[in-house]
Amino acid sequence: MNGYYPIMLKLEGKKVIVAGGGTVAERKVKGLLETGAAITVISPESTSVIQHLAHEGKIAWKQKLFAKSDIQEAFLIIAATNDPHTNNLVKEEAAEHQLVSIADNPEESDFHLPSHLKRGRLSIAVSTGGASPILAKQIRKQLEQQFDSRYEDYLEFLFSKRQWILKNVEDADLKRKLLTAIVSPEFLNNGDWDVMFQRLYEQMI
Ligand SMILES: C[C@@]1(CC(=O)O)C2=NC(=C\c3[nH]c(c(CCC(=O)O)c3CC(=O)O)Cc3[nH]c(c(CC(=O)O)c3CCC(=O)O)/C=C3\N/C(=C\2)[C@@H](CCC(=O)O)[C@]3(C)CC(=O)O)/[C@H]1CCC(=O)O
Ligand SMILES: NC(=O)c1ccc[n+]([C@@H]2O[C@H](COP(=O)([O-])OP(=O)(O)OC[C@H]3O[C@@H](n4cnc5c(N)ncnc54)[C@H](O)[C@@H]3O)[C@@H](O)[C@H]2O)c1
Repeated sequence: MNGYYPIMLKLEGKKVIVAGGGTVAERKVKGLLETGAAITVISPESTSVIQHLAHEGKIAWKQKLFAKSDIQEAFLIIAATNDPHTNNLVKEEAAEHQLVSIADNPEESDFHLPSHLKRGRLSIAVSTGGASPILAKQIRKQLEQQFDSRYEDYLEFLFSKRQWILKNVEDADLKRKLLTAIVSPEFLNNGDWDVMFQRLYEQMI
């Protein structure tokens, strides 16, 4: 079955458990940090980065082997130990409604992590459904070239102008034309977006 449902999860304040504290767990933790989730790592040993994050209070680290009680009330769980038996146990012990990803068992996972490119408000996720994480990474790198760092500010411009247009332009046709016109290579490449918009607006009204 390959009918995955892509979704952008808001994890702020939600309990996330990562079982395992190695290089894979570290990558998953880094990806979770910006979300504002309450992250707890469960592992007898952990990387220096995980230890540092715990020391800074950005995550919690329980220095112990995984136990069923660790996942109580967790919203999302990542099993990333190097012990396949433990990883599968995490899934078995989780309740039906808890979302579990098993680092070495995509078939039994409730979700896969995509390769992720973020430019401010723009988020692009690439998934190969477990076929090839390396291909997902390569595609992400290609997209990084196409959607370069300018997009971060450009998305902020689009966001604020869209708010302005929705509030100030009543005519539905003009609204649509303005919203479409600001999404163009001419706009992106010019850079002086507010001046361009003002000119465009005056031409259209
Ligand atoms: C995209 C990314 C996101 C992230 O993890 O943040 C991600 N893996 C990344 C990298 C990566 N992973 C692996 C390598 C070494 C090469 C290789 O073996 O292929 C590299 C490359 C590298 O590290 O450079 C090994 C690997 N990965 C999985 C297995 C187990 C298996 O398939 O059975 C094994 C073998 C384990 C072993 O060694 O035994 C499984 C999964 N990895 C996934 C996601 C999910 C499917 C995503 C998809 O298919 O699209 C899934 C199903 C589960 C999950 O969600 O974790 C991230 C790139 C981030 C970026 O963009 O930089
Ligand atoms: N999903 C992915 O992207 C991906 C990529 C590469 C590897 N893997 C798989 O991920 C797993 C972890 O790889 P790694 O390189 O991070 O391993 P690692 O050896 O660096 O780390 C393993 C960690 O698991 C902890 N651990 C072991 N038994 C435990 C238990 N019972 N309870 C809690 N913690 C326990 C160890 O203390 C250690 O911190 C492997 O199974 C590997 O095949 C997945």
